[in-house]
Amino acid sequence: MTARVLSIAGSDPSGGAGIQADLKSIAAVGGYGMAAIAALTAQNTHGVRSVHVPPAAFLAEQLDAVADDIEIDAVKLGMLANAEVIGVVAEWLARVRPPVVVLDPVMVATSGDRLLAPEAEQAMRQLLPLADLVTPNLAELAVLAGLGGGSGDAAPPVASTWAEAIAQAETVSARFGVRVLAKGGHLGGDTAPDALVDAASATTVEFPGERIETTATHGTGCSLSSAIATLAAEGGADGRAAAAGGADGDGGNTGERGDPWPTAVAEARRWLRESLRHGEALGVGGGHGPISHFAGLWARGGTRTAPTPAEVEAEWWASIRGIRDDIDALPFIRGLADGTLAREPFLGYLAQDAHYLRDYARVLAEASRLAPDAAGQAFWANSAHGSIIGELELHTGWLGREAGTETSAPPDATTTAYLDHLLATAQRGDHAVLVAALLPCFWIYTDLGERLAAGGFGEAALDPAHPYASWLATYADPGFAVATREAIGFVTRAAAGATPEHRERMHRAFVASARHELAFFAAPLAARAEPVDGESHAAAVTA
Ligand SMILES: Nc1ncnc2c1ncn2[C@@H]1O[C@H](COP(=O)(O)OP(=O)(O)OP(=O)(O)O)[C@@H](O)[C@H]1O
Ligand SMILES: Cc1ncc(COP(=O)(O)O)c(N)n1
Repeated sequence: MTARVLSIAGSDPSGGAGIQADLKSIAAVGGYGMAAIAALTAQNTHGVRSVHVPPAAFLAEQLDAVADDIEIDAVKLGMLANAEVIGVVAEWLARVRPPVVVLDPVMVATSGDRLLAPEAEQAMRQLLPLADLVTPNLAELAVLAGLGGGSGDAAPPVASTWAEAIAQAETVSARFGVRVLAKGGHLGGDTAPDALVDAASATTVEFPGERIETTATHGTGCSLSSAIATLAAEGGADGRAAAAGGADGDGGNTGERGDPWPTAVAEARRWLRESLRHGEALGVGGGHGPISHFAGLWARGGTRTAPTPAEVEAEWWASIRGIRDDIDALPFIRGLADGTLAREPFLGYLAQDAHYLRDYARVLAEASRLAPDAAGQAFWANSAHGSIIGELELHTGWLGREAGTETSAPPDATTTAYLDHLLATAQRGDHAVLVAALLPCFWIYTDLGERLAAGGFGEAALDPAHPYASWLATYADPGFAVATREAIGFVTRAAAGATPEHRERMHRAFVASARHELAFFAAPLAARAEPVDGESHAAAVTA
């Protein structure tokens, strides 16, 4: 499932924090990101210059526009700027009740600039019970711990030890019935631990971690909370189900699949830490730069596009255009089409074809053995069967009737080279590369057969009295065309799903086989022509 995640937060035009960081984070961990902008900042990696808060009523319109149309799997709350905005968001959440709500109670930026009006801190009390998880940094945690039942409660000092931070998180969790992720990013020292505290189930899950030496920490809190919201939704967290069946007293999210929250936090932290390590390499800004949200994806090939099977088909067919044109121009093909081809080279060709089909069948059987699924296994086995039948028919038909020296000739150098290519490819054991090597035999023959039968090489090929009419009919056989379409489908689907490197190896095997096809069609007359007039067809053979 792709989680549809809505961020309600502030804009950071430098792209490292706020809405911009949220959308990147949601996408980086596999979600579909949406964003309703609650406030705009003028900021960069050095700090916030000013803040503009559009009318809260307009935020309400944004939220309704999204909710009226789109099923929202998770909401992440970031910079909400003031009490009026918080009120609008609280009212909307209470009405819409998204399954997952993660609240990053943004109050003060890393740079020290205020992002929430001080008088709005009390308004956070409305939001906390509507959230499934709140992710304060140490300063924000102290503020939340000071939001008591009555007014005028003083906030405790900002925690200076990890034990104090966890104690404050327990207070907040118990008082507001919300999970708390206490973050140790601001503690100092060599470690950057986080802890997931849930008073309802009396559990605290610690996430230890070495501090990463980097200046690129702008927007870590925004990024982490968005990633957790996305992963929690994908992991099946559902605060709404918890509320509905809430009597179980564990917050409701410990279903059969286990509690998705620790899993989501652990995965989000792994992603965040990889992104933190690559932040400085982005070279963005002279202050605290952003993390590199897509570093892991880029490192693992995520920036490359994948072609569709249809695109692979068009590209591969075009890539052997020159080889196909050379085949069309061969005297053997021309003579076959107009019936002027002498019987001897034709029978010599068929004898080689019989040798070819016997081993081709063996290689097809190997493709069946290596196939990743039953459909492929059946198709290639069936093709192996068809290839053997084809060979046997040559012996009972053309070659049986015309027994002579040519028909009993051993495999020549061209046939041997083609088969060695196929047998070696089979031996390497890569199914996708192997079927790419097997494809030209299907594709080029079907294409030739259909064009011969349609008069593409002249009307003579359509004459029932054509000397090789029965042979021409074999290759124009509709059953063979169907098999060829299936083979193209198997190969191009495998190529579309392969890595670029793997696809390239498949393509090379495909082109190599196409060259062997050309040599195979050229060989009967090349061998014959030399002693007669000394003219060499070597160019065609090696083209
Ligand atoms: N240098 C670091 N090395 C490893 N992890 C870090 C580092 N700095 C922050 N983190 C992690 O980043 C996340 C955000 O933590 P932090 O305490 O900085 O929150 P924050 O102040 O809300 O973030 P922000 O920088 O967006 O304001 C936490 O998981 C924290 O452990
Ligand atoms: C719009 C917006 N939202 C949140 C933050 C907090 O992020 P940080 O503390 O890393 O500056 C920010 N700077 N800007």
